[in-house]
Amino acid sequence: MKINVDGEERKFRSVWFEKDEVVLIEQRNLPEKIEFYRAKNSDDIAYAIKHMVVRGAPAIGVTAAYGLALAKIKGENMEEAVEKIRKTRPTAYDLFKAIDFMKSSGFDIHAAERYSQEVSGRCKKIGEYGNVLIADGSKILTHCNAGALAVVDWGTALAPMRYAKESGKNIFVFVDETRPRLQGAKLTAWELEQEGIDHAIIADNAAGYFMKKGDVNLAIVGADRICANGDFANKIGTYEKAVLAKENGIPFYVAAPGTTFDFNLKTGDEIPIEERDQEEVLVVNGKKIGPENSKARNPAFDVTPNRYVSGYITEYGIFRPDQLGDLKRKVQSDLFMRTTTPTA
Ligand SMILES: CSC[C@H]1O[C@H](OP(=O)(O)O)[C@H](O)[C@@H]1O
Repeated sequence: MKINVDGEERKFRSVWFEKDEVVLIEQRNLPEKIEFYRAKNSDDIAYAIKHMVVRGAPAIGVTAAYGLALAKIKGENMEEAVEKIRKTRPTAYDLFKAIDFMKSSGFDIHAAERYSQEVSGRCKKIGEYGNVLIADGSKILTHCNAGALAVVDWGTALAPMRYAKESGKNIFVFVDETRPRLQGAKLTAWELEQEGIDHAIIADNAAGYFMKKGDVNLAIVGADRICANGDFANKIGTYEKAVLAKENGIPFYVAAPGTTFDFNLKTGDEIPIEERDQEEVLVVNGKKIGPENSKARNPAFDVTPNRYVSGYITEYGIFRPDQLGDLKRKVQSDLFMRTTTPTA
């Protein structure tokens, strides 16, 4: 995938370091406009993560890594910069993994570049491994955006689909619109269109209809935090899609790099779930829906128990829930992963 940056065509990246700025694709304006947010300090970085200029667990981690390197270059108080970024969003584990990787690397820009390259390369492996799950003619359901915009270039859930397309398979993707922020309709659909991958945006409430009809034969989603037992947090609405997939005998896979696994947590009950501003639910395209005095609740994620998961597609291979002990051993013997064990 390519993007045009200031008139120059470049290989797609959701975030990069340029001169003394961290450059982010302004994801809130997609698909209408491809614009760029140029962060000049840790305040700009914290704003971008909190307000979802950049979103998606691994992309948040890479942004935090570059943001801390930028803060160091700008001579900021690093304790303050770390705390500012740490408290932006509580659920995605990659954020805390990246912060601790940068702390252990002295906030050096080369460490941030390495972190970004590692995440990108690992997600390419996810594509390679996940491709075996996809047949010619597969009809795949996905939720939210776990694509290049949510990582750096390959994506997680979308990586196997990219690999399948590149290996000549004809696939079709059902894209849950993913209320309230519509990451599916706006971001996943945009990525699939750029790649010429056939797809249809569906209302979140229509996924069960298509699964029951037999129109879906595989589901692949991303994750924000996966626990030691395989329970995982992902965008709100994932849980009900997983239950419906099991009900209809559809294989349901979670794609994520090792940086998303939090082996400190035994079960999903321990995952902190971000609740966002009610306006995200109440206002659509700038217009308030519902009665003037109605309130809204807006949990950004839900937790899916491991019993609904067929397998986890990672850079180490595909693991069933009962094989996560093997995965844990691989992650913990991986030098890049052993840098530190984040504390959040
Ligand atoms: C590849 S991680 C993508 C993951 O992050 C999204 O959440 P948000 O858009 O709020 O950052 C969603 O849960 C995706 O599955």
